[in-house]
Amino acid sequence: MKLALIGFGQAGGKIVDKFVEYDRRTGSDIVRAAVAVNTAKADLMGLDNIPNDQRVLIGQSRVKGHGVGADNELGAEVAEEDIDEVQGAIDSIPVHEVDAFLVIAGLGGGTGSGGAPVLAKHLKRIYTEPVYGLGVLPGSDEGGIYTLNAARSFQTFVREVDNLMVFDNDAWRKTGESVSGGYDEINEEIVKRFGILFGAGEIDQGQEVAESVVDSSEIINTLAGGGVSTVGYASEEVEEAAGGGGLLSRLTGDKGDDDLDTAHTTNRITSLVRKAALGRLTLPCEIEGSERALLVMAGPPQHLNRKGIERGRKWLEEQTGSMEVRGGDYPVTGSGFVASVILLSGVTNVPRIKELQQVAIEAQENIDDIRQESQDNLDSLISDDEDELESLF
Ligand SMILES: Nc1nc2c(ncn2[C@@H]2O[C@H](COP(=O)(O)OP(=O)(O)OP(=O)(O)O)[C@@H](O)[C@H]2O)c(=O)[nH]1
Repeated sequence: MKLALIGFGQAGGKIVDKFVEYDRRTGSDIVRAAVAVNTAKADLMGLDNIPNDQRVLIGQSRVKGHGVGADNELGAEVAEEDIDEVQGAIDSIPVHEVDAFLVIAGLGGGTGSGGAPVLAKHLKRIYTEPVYGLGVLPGSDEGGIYTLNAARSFQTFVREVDNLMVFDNDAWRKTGESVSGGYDEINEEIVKRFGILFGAGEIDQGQEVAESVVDSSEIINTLAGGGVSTVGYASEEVEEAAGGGGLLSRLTGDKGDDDLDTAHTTNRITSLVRKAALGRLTLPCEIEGSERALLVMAGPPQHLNRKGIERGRKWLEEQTGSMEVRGGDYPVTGSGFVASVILLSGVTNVPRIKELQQVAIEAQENIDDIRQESQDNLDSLISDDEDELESLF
């Protein structure tokens, strides 16, 4: 499906930038427009693939291009004050060619954390297209203020979007390595998962004679109803015979060079579905109780089959307990791998969010205590013991 991507803050901008690069490299054709919004000039200048006129610097009168320093209340204020400048960039997007907006931000900082929910609210008021969010949670080693920012932003962002897809940096931190060291790899992972998911809805029926191609309406319906979503992924390399599985061999039933064992193909698909659902999700959670799910099997057409996808879909139904599990293929000739991407929408059993909120509440209390204590300390420093001195005015 065709997306208008808007990255808010540094993380959001970098992820959108990578999305554009992925789109060009793979020919997925999902990025109809890409905008980056920031309060920090240097962050905008560091982007490679977003056109200059689609990079919007906001809050200049307040922070002079230096960022809001992890103050997400200020991030939200500045976004509200300068929403017209953001709208100016969006005005150049042919919205009638767009299936949905996707607003991307790291929730732990200031600009994206505060600004993304403000922008989502604004877009929803103006456009009829769905507005989705992709929110990145901070690593638990980033400290209390980041956790507090993320918990408050998460709550607000979910309310303002049609669906909030979440990626948890903490779950993707390599042991012994700080999360900031691995952002590039993490961003690749984000773009790969969401690129395949949204790319699936971009294949024209008949293009690859697919048996049951995922349509963009299936993605939209899975995300409809709101709430929080997570995405699973698993892949396996496959051999692809030159020209195998093309239109002619499909129509004639001639398997040609690629005399693929159907049982093997089916088993591979069902095993990839399990791996994707039970492996590392973008937001780790219990999959049981998910409201809706969508299974996308991507890969060379001769390695996809309806039986495998149907089995995988049934298995997902059992595991989630949901009656709304959709599934289909995303034929990609020459990819060299078969991948399973699972979108679980409306997840509610998410221990990570509860933990994040708990840490945020503690951080909030600590901050209040520290503020009170330092105010008391300052008072006792500047006033004399017997209160004999008078201030000038
Ligand atoms: N996945 C991912 N997360 C990032 C990246 N950069 C930052 N983050 C995360 O996003 C959070 C917010 O950071 P930024 O996006 O730099 O903050 P900002 O929105 O620009 O806000 P300020 O810098 O405070 O003005 C951090 O706490 C990190 O958890 C990135 O490239 N990839």
